Amino acid sequence: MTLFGGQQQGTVSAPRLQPPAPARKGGASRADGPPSAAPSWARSGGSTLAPFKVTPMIQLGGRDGGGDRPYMGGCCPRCTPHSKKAHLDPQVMQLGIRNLLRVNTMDPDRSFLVRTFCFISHTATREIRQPKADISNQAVLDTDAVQLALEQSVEMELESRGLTESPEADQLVRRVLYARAEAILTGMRTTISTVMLRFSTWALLHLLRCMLGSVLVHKGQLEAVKQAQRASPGTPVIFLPLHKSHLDYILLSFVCTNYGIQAPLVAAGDNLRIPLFGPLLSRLGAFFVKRRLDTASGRKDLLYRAILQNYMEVALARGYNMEFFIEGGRSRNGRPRPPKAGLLSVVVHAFNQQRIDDALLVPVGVSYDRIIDGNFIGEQLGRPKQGESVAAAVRAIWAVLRGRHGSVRLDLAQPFKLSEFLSTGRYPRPAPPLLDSVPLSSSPDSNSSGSSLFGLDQVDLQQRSAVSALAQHVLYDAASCCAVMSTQLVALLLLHRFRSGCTLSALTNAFGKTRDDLRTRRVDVGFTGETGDVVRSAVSLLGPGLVTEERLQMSGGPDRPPLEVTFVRPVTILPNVLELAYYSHGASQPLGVDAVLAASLLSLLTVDLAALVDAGPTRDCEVGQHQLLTAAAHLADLLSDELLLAPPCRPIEDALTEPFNRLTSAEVLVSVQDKPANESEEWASRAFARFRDQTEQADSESDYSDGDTDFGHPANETFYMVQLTADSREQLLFLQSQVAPVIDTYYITACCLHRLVGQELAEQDFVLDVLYEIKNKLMLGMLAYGESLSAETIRSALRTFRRWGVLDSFDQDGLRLIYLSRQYDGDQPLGRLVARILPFKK
Ligand SMILES: CCCCCCCCCCCCCCCC(=O)SCCNC(=O)CCNC(=O)[C@H](O)C(C)(C)COP(=O)(O)OP(=O)(O)OC[C@H]1O[C@@H](n2cnc3c(N)ncnc32)[C@H](O)[C@@H]1OP(=O)(O)O
Repeated sequence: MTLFGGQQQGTVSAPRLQPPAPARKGGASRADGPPSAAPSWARSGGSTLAPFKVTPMIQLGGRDGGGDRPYMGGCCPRCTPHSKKAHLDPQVMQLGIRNLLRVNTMDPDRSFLVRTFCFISHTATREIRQPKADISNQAVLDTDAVQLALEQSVEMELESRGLTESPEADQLVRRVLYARAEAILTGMRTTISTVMLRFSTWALLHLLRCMLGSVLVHKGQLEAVKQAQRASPGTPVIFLPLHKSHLDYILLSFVCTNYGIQAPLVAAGDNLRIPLFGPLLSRLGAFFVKRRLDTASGRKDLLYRAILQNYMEVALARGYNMEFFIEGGRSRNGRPRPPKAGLLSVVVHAFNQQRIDDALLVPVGVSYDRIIDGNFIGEQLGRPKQGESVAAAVRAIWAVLRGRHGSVRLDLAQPFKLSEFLSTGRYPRPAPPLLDSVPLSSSPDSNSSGSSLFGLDQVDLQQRSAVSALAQHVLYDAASCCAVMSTQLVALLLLHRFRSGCTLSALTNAFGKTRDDLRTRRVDVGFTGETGDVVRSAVSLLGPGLVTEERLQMSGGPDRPPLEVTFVRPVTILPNVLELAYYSHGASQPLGVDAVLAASLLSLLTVDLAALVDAGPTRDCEVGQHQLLTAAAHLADLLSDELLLAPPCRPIEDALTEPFNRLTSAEVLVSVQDKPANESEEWASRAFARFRDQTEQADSESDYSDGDTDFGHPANETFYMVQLTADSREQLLFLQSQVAPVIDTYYITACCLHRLVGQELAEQDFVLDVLYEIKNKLMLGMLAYGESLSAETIRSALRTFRRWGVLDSFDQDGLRLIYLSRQYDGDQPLGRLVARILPFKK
């Protein structure tokens, strides 16, 4: 059995995607041969329309489309066991993957007209419905909460102008504020039209085929949503996708209209309300929200909050489905961003106030072979975000239509009931505080809304914590149900296994093994076909800016002609490496906990790994189970604002046991107890003595040590010897190097904190300082990974330090200012913080 790649104890090995290709004569791998035609999935989006029957989706065919692929996205067995049981029909799980762009017209029974106008006929027969009840301005303005907010705003306005005694002023302010309320609502509300949805479905069938190879969905996942809705008629469905591209919402609505699911109203940032596009998006279901609810001075906009909350509540009560992007913006580095819970809190509030009976929550993952709307390299390097404009939008659409973007896979996680999540409430680990939100531990703040956007009641910390946990859970569920795309896997392997390049056949081999490994973890992939073809296609999709290809002549041995091989190399110079890392992050998500454990294990080993290879179980290299798991839990806590490692209901210690067991069953860790009794006792006592010595030595060497990095042993510690083969060593390094760039960024950020001693700085200036420091260190060769240069990761580090109580912040004139908390405002305590990270920096 191979480390992580083969069959695990207690798990059934999933069948291979494809029967293995027949062995070729001559020894040269197919992967090194001349490029063949694109794989089947890449061709499938072509316009080969069969002449007859119109079927919206056809199975990809063979076992790839069938039930032997892992079914991803099952809801949480701890928080929503009932939803899990009720909505997971084994037959539905067997339904296969469909390409929505394939409209099959091969049915000879269809009329000539249907065959000729197959796309029109296809869209005309879709069931596209929206609730009959329109949402008028009056329905929202008349709600008690909006009336209350109006009254409050009038009072505040009069007070601020010192006109409380004047009835004329009162009338005037009232009229002005009422007009403002109407204007807010008119700008916010959707003008969704089923005619426009139908027309767009038709247009998209044409447009998407120009730019994408396929749009893949799991029919079982769509069926699960429909079944859940049938079981609870009238319950709104809330789609909560990860946000990677502007195509996300287009595709989700497109999937819904194609599959007879009511298309949702989508919360769109009001920066998208630009001429031409704004009204179009509104007709397609967008309702516009301010991206920052409150004014730059930090004053609460009560009227706006009340209108947004009540608009959404009225829409939900009238049976509209809804969609919002829980991250609040597109991912900058390919990893999920911290969740924003404002809109989610409205749904929870609507349920708690019995405006709706329940809601079905559906986390959604979207995976792209090639991201279509550009990369965020500029922002990663600290440049400000570009605003939206008509010209930029037209330019982007033009570029998109001309480009090749491979496939997209959309995964809808299993729907779960909000009522069940809130009543089971199994989230013992307090969720990490959300970006920009009130820390959970803070005392009730009179300036904070009670239980949702607009609430004048007492802050309910319990409820805020429930909403935060829900947001964190949804984010984790959506990230866990993302299929891994071929480009992501190739990027991961090139950056972390073959950083200095390899032959195409070596890459193909590793690709196949890692894909099989993912399948044993029940992670599906967004491609199918012969592995060599898939890898070649992925390399070409990534393009020469990210992966270079070279044909090399290699000696074929005595009396043999030279062999021609293709050598591929990742482009690791800046800024290209940031884009390659973006893709690799999509594939590294399922390996996150393993990577943390591998990095912790390597941090505890003091011998050279190369010396361990094939040396058999060696007594020079033992670790204690508790010691290793404690170190890994520390590292997981450090990185938990950047990496999604476990849902909020699952203690990290529990999540770490799976990768630990993988290490033991692959015999990388061999229990000392498995040795003959007398031998194992001797080993255990020697190992314990050695680690005690090491720890004492480390303590005496470090001025900073405050015990945080002493991953010591309990009395009943179980010891393991580390035993490596070339393969398992490679695998450990592969995993460790996935977190190494993040650890480097955290480390440098911690080192730069001394600049805050005795002063506050604008967060964005501090981030620029750290970027500058990292750039210098990279130029001097003191850091190994260009990917460490990431503004997003620096911000994650700052969030972690805020969570640990090292930093604090406040907003002033639209700027966030950061400063050191009292107990860390000095070089000594900051040194201790650095020492907490240092052991993991290899
Ligand atoms: C057929 C084919 C068709 C195809 C064609 C379809 C096209 C169809 C339409 C296109 C559509 C485009 C779509 C674009 C995609 C975007 O534009 S993405 C950007 C817009 N969307 C989002 O941001 C959604 C998620 N964001 C949120 O929920 C944010 O919270 C908000 C509401 C935007 C506000 O953000 P913020 O001002 O930064 O404030 P935040 O710290 O989040 O908190 C605000 C309040 O929320 C509440 N809150 C926050 N956390 C909590 C909590 N844990 N518990 C309770 N309350 C909480 C509190 O009241 C808080 O205020 P305080 O009491 O703290 O003062």
